[in-house]
Amino acid sequence: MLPSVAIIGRPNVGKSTLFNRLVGKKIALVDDQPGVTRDRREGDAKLFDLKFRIVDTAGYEDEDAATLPGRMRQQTEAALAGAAVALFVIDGRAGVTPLDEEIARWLRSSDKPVILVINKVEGKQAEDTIYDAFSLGLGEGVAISAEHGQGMADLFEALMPYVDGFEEESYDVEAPDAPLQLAIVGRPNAGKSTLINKLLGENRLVTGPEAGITRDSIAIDWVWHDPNPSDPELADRRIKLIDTAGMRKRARVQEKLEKLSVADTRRAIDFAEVVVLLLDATKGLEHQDLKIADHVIEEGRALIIAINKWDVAENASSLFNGIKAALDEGLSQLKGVPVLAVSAATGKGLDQMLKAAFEARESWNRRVSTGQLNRWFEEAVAANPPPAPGGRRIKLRYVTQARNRPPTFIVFGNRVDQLPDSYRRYLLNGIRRDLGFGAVPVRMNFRSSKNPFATKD
Ligand SMILES: Nc1nc2c(ncn2[C@@H]2O[C@H](COP(=O)(O)OP(=O)(O)OP(=O)(O)O)[C@@H](O)[C@H]2O)c(=O)[nH]1
Ligand SMILES: Nc1nc2c(ncn2[C@@H]2O[C@H](COP(=O)(O)OP(=O)(O)OP(=O)(O)O)[C@@H](O)[C@H]2O)c(=O)[nH]1
Repeated sequence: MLPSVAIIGRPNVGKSTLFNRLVGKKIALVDDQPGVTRDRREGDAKLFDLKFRIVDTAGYEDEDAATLPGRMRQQTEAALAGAAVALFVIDGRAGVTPLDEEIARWLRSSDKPVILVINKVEGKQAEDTIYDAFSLGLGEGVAISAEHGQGMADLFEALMPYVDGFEEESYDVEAPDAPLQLAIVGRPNAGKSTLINKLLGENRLVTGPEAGITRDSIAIDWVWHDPNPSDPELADRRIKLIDTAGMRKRARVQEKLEKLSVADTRRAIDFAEVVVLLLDATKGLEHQDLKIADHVIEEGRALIIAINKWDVAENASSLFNGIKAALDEGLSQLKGVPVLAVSAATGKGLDQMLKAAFEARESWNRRVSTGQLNRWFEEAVAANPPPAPGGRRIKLRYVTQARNRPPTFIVFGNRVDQLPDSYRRYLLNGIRRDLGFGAVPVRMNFRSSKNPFATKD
């Protein structure tokens, strides 16, 4: 019998949409009107290679506000009874509501494991909810967009311990010797297959290809020997190379390729810690490259740009500088991203590329103590105080690192909504430059709050 997973949540948070995505068929009705899900619905769900039974609770239509919580509670209890784990869904756009808080209380008092799921996070508006959701007492939460299929790798990781039969190799992902989850992406013909063959061909320690992360997305485990390690203990470094379309294209029908490769690229990025974006030196930087780079940063992965086919590049140094300048003019988060020249054909630059990838992961994993962070912050604010719109100075009081992977900070102050973007960038760039975050995208949130420990205004 398949393990069962219950989807719990108040009306209109996107339970049916998530159900549909996991079951893969449009059998649940989805509507903008709260309460359109008529019945408790069950289906066989698949998330990558995890298989489980999913139960969507709902059917609260025509419910008046006074009786809704009571009815929901009954339903929730029925669904929970047979479930291995509950997915408690809240709406990232709407924020944490009193009913969410009430449901969280029931769930905390039941002895079922609960995974908090923050849905509708594809826009920026949901960021506040991700932090506010800590107050539900259910841990960090998995941010997803059920409608757009984002965050499914994170959901997979959260569900796996409860619904998966097989033993996954376990290690501390933040340890320096943990395998690096690396994806190599780029436009068709950039040289991905050639690069991967070169990397693996020179490393006889390949243990794959094997179904690592999922059946659909293959990870190749191998070991890179760092010829010049900073720490001799870290000379042989494990890498999980996450498959993209390029590795399997030979088996596929050509016309399907374009579509597949976009989805595969996205999935590879989803599973990666560090993404190498391969450019083609004979083509320069194209719009599609910037789109991929933008997506990598949006997803919070560390990015490295490698200009391939360097062996045949004409006018190499002006090409290199041109690409660097174009990146600097693009997304501000692309400033400082490592740009390297490589040749997949000759192998030139590949060791440096992998070294940069490990360094990027180190920054991506990095946590800075609140003390160190605030010493830096006081200096940064003193050196360049925030503006005083309408004669009243915006006060910034305190900064804390909310999480790593990717590094994410919260700045507390008053009237932070009036803080100009240029000032936000000043702080963001300062953190990256001064506190060892170097090349990785860093996220920064601004909250109005007198008390740094209060999460609400
Ligand atoms: N922007 C955005 N909208 C979403 C997302 N997921 C669901 N929605 C929308 O939210 C609305 C409600 O989704 P449903 O899946 O019907 O919500 P539900 O929780 O099943 O609602 P009930 O049936 O009332 O319990 C629909 O308009 C969906 O299109 C998402 O990830 N992003
Ligand atoms: N001169 C030179 N040619 C290269 C290099 N890397 C790849 N190529 C050539 O570029 C072409 C495309 O390389 P592939 O490795 O197939 O490119 P890909 O990115 O995997 O392509 P898709 O699978 O279609 O996305 C082939 O003709 C390669 O021989 C390089 O470093 N130097």
